[in-house]
Amino acid sequence: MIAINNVHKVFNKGKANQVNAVNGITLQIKSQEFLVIVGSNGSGKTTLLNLVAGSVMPDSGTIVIDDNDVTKLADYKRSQWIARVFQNPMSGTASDLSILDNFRLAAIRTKPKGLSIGINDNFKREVKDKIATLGMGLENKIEQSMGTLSGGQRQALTLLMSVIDSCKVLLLDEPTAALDPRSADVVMRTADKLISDFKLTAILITHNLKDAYTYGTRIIQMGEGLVINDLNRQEKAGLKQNDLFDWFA
Ligand SMILES: Nc1ncnc2c1ncn2[C@@H]1O[C@H](COP(=O)(O)OP(=O)(O)OP(=O)(O)O)[C@@H](O)[C@H]1O
Repeated sequence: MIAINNVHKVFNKGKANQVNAVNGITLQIKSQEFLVIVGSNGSGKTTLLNLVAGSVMPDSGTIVIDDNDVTKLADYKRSQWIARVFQNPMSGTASDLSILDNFRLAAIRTKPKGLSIGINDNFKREVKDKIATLGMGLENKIEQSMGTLSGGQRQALTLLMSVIDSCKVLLLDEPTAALDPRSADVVMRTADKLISDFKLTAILITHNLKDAYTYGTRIIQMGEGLVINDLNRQEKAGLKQNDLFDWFA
């Protein structure tokens, strides 16, 4: 469970360009909940995700993950619980390394320093089997460098790499914004399947009306650094796509 308790984040405090990006948000996200966040540009969505990830520190309030107060922990120390996928398909993987080497790096991400992993045939077979579940035929290309793949292929692999490392929380910040509609569809379906297969708690920021409607077990709308609407699974299921349109304004 993620508990965000009365969290504030102000940028440029005391200056003419001060922004109250997150304005005292209290939010509890249950284990295995898939929360979708929508809202207009500048409403504080990414700042809230950054606060959960630890790449931005709050001015006040606390953040607790599974009973661990992580408020003061740096992002790399939170990586035992949290994996993150960004908008840009290039940011989650190393272009010059092969698919297999990227999976090796992912496998040791949260392991003690000096541990060697992924150098035997077993590991290779496991990676191939996991990649095959994506249904993209990439299991036959594991020696190919990541940089030669399409954005959609990279995002799908990034998702897979994020979740195989026993993380509990998956943060998705507009993961399909840079993709064509077909690739975006594949990546969102992959994310949804992995979230359910790996029993993850997930948070998705999206500007895509259809994705906000289709995915997730709860949806919130943010405005001016606050949560201004919050629908649970039943309420979300009762929505029509058109009802959500105004939530993006
Ligand atoms: N590092 C920063 N320094 C100064 N201001 C910032 C910083 N990060 C965010 N902001 C400001 O905080 C406010 C909230 O930004 P944030 O990126 O969280 O919004 P958002 O809802 O994710 O927007 P978008 O939908 O456009 O991505 C904006 O006014 C933004 O300009």
